[in-house]
Amino acid sequence: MVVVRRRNVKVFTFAFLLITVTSFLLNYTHQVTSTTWDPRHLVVQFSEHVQKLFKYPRRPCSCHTCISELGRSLWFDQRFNSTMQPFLTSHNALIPEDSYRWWLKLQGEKAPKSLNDTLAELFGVIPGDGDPLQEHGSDSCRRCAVVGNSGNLRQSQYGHDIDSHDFVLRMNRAPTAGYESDVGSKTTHHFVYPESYRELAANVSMILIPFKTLDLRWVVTALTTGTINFTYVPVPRKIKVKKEKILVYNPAFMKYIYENWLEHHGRYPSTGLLSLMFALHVCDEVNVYGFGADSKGHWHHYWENNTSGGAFRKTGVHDGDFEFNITLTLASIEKIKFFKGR
Ligand SMILES: CC(=O)N[C@H]1[C@H]([C@H](O)[C@H](O)CO)O[C@](OP(=O)(O)OC[C@H]2O[C@@H](n3ccc(N)nc3=O)[C@H](O)[C@@H]2O)(C(=O)O)C[C@@H]1O
Ligand SMILES: CC(=O)N[C@@H]1[C@@H](O[C@@H]2O[C@H](CO)[C@H](O)[C@H](O)[C@H]2O)[C@@H](O)[C@@H](CO)O[C@H]1O
Repeated sequence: MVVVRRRNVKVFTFAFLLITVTSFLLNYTHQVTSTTWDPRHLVVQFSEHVQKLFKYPRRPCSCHTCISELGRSLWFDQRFNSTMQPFLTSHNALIPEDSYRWWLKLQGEKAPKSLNDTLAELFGVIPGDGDPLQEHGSDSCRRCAVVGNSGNLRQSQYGHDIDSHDFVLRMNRAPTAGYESDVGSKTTHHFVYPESYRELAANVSMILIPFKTLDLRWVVTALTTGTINFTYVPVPRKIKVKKEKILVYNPAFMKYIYENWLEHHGRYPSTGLLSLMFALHVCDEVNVYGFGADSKGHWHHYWENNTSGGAFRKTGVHDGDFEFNITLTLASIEKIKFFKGR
């Protein structure tokens, strides 16, 4: 018995040394052009190589810097939680009880239908597979543009720049037609809720942000019976988007943003902050356009004169100033680039 065990230890040690030395030599010959076979030099290189492996684990992406790399800013590291899942899928459709209770209060639903039944119905209609956007490869660099709806995009001429990204995220009623030179024409993902829905081009993924159970039920009826046409305002009975293109924002991820990033400011995060945080978690590089209030602190739009742009300040639903500071801080620590417009 003891002999067999000793032999196993020897075989294991030999195999370990063989693999380590071979991998080192392979790596070494890739790195240097003129090889010196001085054994002392090799030993030094070998020990440096092992130290590096422990000090700097494999980089998560191939960009110059990757957002999810920690160790650059304590402020960021204390808030960013890479384990949080931005999408609700048929595989993770169990929302933790505390997140569910928090979420139920957002729009004070009086008698919500069972969430489990609603989700079962929803994922019976849409696939609920998640998004290939999330499949991170350490050999790729995902460049994302998050485009908010600010009037500061007017005459910005950012269109070409925005379209150069791999992923372009837009939100609510934002149009591109007629505004291409300022906002671009490419959209890969569009964030909406029933009250802000607009028809999307066939290749665009719709990300539903549910603020209440009724929003999840609305997706089902809007693709089938068309029975829901009112929430707190009129909403479209039917939508044309293909069910395969519909993704669902995770309420637990919303709560994470509210607690870790917003530090409980406002009643819940705005669509702009939800989109920006989503991008921080699924992209390697994030460039931000169309964020910034007008001189009165109102959220003016680039395509219309929206007179209710200051309503969020009166109701306190969002803390626009605190949100804007988060964006500016992210830019100051070089986690994102912020394009201020005009
Ligand atoms: C009257 C009202 O309720 N307005 C809200 C509207 C409205 O419901 C939709 O536009 C309908 O399509 O939606 C919101 O926001 P809204 O659709 O205006 O803008 C989306 C996000 O862009 C950023 N923004 C916008 C304008 C501006 N001048 N500066 C900005 O920084 C913000 O991050 C903002 O979140 C929303 O969903 O968040 C929040 C707004 O408060
Ligand atoms: C201006 C305001 O406070 N309106 C609220 C409305 O808020 C809006 O909700 C949207 C999602 O449905 C989205 O979050 C947008 O950014 C908010 O302005 C709702 O909370 C609504 C619920 O009944 O109450 C309105 O007064």
